[in-house]
Amino acid sequence: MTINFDKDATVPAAKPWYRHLYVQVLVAIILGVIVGHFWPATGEALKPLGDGFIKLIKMIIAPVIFLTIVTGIAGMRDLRRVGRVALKAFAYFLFFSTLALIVGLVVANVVRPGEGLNIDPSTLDTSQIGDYSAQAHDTTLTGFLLDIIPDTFLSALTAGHILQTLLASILFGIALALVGDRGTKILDLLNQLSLVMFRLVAIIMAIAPVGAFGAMAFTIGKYGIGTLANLATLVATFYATALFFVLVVLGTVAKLAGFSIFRLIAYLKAELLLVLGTSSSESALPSLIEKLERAGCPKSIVGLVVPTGYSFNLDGTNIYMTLAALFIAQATGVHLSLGEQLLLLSVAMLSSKGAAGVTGAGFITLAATLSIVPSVPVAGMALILGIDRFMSECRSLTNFIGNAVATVVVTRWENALDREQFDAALAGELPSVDRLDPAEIAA
Ligand SMILES: O=C(O)C[C@H](O)C(=O)O
Repeated sequence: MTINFDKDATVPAAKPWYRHLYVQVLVAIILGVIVGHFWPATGEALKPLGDGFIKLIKMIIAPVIFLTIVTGIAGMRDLRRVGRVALKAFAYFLFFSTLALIVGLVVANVVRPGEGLNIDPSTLDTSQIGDYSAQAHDTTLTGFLLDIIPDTFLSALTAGHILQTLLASILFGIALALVGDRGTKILDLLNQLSLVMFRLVAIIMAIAPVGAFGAMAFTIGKYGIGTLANLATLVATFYATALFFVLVVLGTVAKLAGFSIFRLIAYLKAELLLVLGTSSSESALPSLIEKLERAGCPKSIVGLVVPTGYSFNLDGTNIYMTLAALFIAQATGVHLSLGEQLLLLSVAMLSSKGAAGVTGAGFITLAATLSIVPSVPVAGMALILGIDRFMSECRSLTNFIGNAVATVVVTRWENALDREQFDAALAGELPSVDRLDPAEIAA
């Protein structure tokens, strides 16, 4: 069964401006900043609103990934194509995530945001860094690979580990495809379940403004805009580099693939605002899957590329890792030779894979990297802990855009993009999946 978008259907009547999700999320973020700034204690107390929303999203991530991948692969039935898409996606991820690490490294060497701070690491309060280092996952290749295999098939759907969910879903999808016609009933059932799940995504997204409001009020209430001033050069350098990466690097890739990054960003504006509010790219993962499908990318490709990209293609996290590591080295007066910088880069290439799209994940990954690279003092991370939430906003936004671009590019590379549907969706002319009448869903 495929979802049949009727391209000739009349465009739904325009909604009043205040009913657009992006307007609601934007207003919520502004209100959150105001509350957090003027009433910090209230702002901090609103944390459960953001946390609750993220929990709701996390609740549906595994079923959304499972259903998208299984129906995508089993519906396609061409297993060679699954392998080809995976290869293309990994080639893309490897190239662009390494490029992001290199961009961070080069910018840190040119701008030198930590120079002149002359900080003695032994004077820093490192009491909280231990918590983060302890959370850092196993960074050996074998440990990483073994970690992708779930304990049980069911735990792959309940443990909240995206790569485990992905592995179980791909295997199940392949098995269902191999069963052929005898599996049609199960495939139909999973397709129906998919519709229910995306309706659930729409229901949860309706309260996204509440989550964004609570998370923003907490961020500003707890950390205060003032904390940014102390490390203004680092923060500004990171934001400018990420902007350069998105507009110039990804913008060029998008252009080569035949689409405009600005139009894609405009299409995903509600999700981007939500990511900004919650500083978690995962908060918009289910919605990204739905929107890319609606924009003419086949489920089989969206289902494979988006969740894998959330672990292997974190452009924002990668730029941050090399930039922040060099900042710490510069601030603490450690000179890193080219060889040491290359060692840092190669460790980061591995440790950044498997980072998560939740707030603070990039900080933990940096802790893991620095604990392996002996030349940069891990204690220096205490310097940037206070501003991490603001760095996290930029990491998550860049990660999110990076994965949206990756999916459309891989789809184009496969010659699988429904161009008419893509243009219509980006122009706001297609009804959303959940608003389709059942009669429009073709068996
Ligand atoms: O959400 C993400 O993609 C990254 C995260 O916000 C982080 O803090 O590293």
